Amino acid sequence: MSDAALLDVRDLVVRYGDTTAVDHVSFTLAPGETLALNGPSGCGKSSTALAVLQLRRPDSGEVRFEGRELTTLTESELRPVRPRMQPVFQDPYGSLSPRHRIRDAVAEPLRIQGQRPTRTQIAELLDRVGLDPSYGDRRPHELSGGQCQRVGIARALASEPRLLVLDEPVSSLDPSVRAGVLNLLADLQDDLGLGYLFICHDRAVVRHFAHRVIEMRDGRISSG
Ligand SMILES: Nc1ncnc2c1ncn2[C@@H]1O[C@H](COP(=O)(O)OP(=O)(O)OP(=O)(O)O)[C@@H](O)[C@H]1O
Repeated sequence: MSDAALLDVRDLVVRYGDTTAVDHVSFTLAPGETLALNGPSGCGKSSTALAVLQLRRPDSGEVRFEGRELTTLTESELRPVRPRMQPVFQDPYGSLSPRHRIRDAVAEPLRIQGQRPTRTQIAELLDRVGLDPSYGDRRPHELSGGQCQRVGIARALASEPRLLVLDEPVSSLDPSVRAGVLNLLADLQDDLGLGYLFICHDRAVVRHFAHRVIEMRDGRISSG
């Protein structure tokens, strides 16, 4: 593997019963790089993402993150690694509890790690994603889809990750809102040097946003 790789995935296999969702997939991702996984519905993009994040343990293969092999780690050994690789999912409302104020949603990942984030920290995170800190008092239904996705990004940033796994992060948003969220992600990458594994079925978005594209089909890489 290249020493410079943030993420080095080798021969990844994910099976659900008789279905091989990911079939010996390999790729690397450098710090500050956006690598897109593109392909039709059911080709294995989300399964790859879940296996990279170790939210679904792969059946075989290697996932090396910041030089450390993750597939052999126990859950407790993974705990300090998880904050450094954060997911952002498609459904911005579904990722947020309707009962919780935005402030608590942003604070939750830090609380899970045993931290007690201050109001200033939360305000800074909201500001970082282009939301006025007053949004901390609101609940998800008082926000638009784009604003909710910004909250999802703020939550992901809270634990100071190096890698964001973005699974169709703008697919449920209106085209006008989409550009704003993609611009935000690009700015954050420039400022923080984040690596993005960007899962998207929309070729136009992928071409515009990603540095490199891997095409997937039937669980395999077909080009890239
Ligand atoms: N939890 C599961 N149980 C059984 N089969 C699954 C499960 N999740 C995914 N699959 C199957 O694995 C294959 C790959 O699915 P996956 O969701 O990874 O593809 P995808 O490219 O992300 O698709 P989409 O764009 O529709 O989300 C599909 O055949 C799917 O039906």
